[in-house]
Amino acid sequence: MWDGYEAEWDYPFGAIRFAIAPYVDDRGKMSAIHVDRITHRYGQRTLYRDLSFRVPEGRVVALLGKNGVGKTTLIRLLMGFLRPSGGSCRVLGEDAHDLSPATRARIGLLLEGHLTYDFMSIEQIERFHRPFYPGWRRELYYDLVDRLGLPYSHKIGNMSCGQRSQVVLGLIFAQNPELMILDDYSMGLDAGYRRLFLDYLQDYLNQGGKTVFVTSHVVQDMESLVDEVIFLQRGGELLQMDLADFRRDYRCYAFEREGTEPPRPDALIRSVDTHGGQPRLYAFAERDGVEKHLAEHWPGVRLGEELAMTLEDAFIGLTGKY
Ligand SMILES: Nc1ncnc2c1ncn2[C@@H]1O[C@H](COP(=O)(O)OP(=O)(O)OP(=O)(O)O)[C@@H](O)[C@H]1O
Repeated sequence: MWDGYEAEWDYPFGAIRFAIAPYVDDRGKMSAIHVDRITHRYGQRTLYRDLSFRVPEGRVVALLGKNGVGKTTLIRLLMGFLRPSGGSCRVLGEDAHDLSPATRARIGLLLEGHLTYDFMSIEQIERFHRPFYPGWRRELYYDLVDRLGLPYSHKIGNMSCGQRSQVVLGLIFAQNPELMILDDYSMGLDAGYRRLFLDYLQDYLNQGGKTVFVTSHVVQDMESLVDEVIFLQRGGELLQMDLADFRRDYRCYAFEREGTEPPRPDALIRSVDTHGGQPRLYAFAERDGVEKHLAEHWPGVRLGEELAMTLEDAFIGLTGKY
């Protein structure tokens, strides 16, 4: 729903009334990102059709999906680098394809970890970025890059992949944006730095009112960080849930079968796999419901114990191993 307010501006030729309409969701929260029925094609290939979701302001939302489902493409669409074949995206209230410089300055973007100004040094790149952002926090940048143990004259082009990622993340934290869009922030970072990054991100969030939209292949890192998850499947199927609800409702059960076929995914069984020789099935259902369903549709299949899952287990149980 659009829930804006009206304003009136006086012009020499008379007053004009108009509605200013920020997008809010059903819970009355403003959407920092609103993707509305987008379709995207590369040539003849349709990546997604009528994809819709929202990232409410003040939330941390992870976009998770297997290689090649279109996460980076989605971020390119959000930043207006690509135009969707259909539908629209709005970011901080503006059309993604027509973002003003002022709005871009409110967005901290990490796109596949790459720095374009390789010829600059650690010091030069900070000086270059600083004037674009009114709330620049220089100390945060140097706090992070000091940990590299490199002289400030060291060129970006002569850094390792992980070191470059550290510089880019330092620049984004210094920018102190309202909205962070982080595409695979973990690229090349070692475990210690990833932990450090998460600490910085927590400090950033503690300021309040910040929104983060993040993709990552290190699903486990998301557990302590995010409020909501969006699972994007091949073919564009999308599932968005509060992380707490997903962790509570998505279950994994061992099973055994007596000479019958193994169960296949259906209206209740989300997926079936084998891990360490143990067949397992996954469902958004409690034990009673699954047992009843098996008795009705898959006789001969006997439900075993419910298995504990990490977020990564649950992710694989939802999207499949390959
Ligand atoms: N410019 C392009 N032209 C044609 N196809 C493209 C183009 N860019 C990406 N693709 C294809 O679109 C699909 C989605 O790519 P994208 O990079 O968005 O995936 P991803 O989910 O970010 O993957 P990963 O997790 O591996 O980074 C892939 O199959 C990719 O090969």
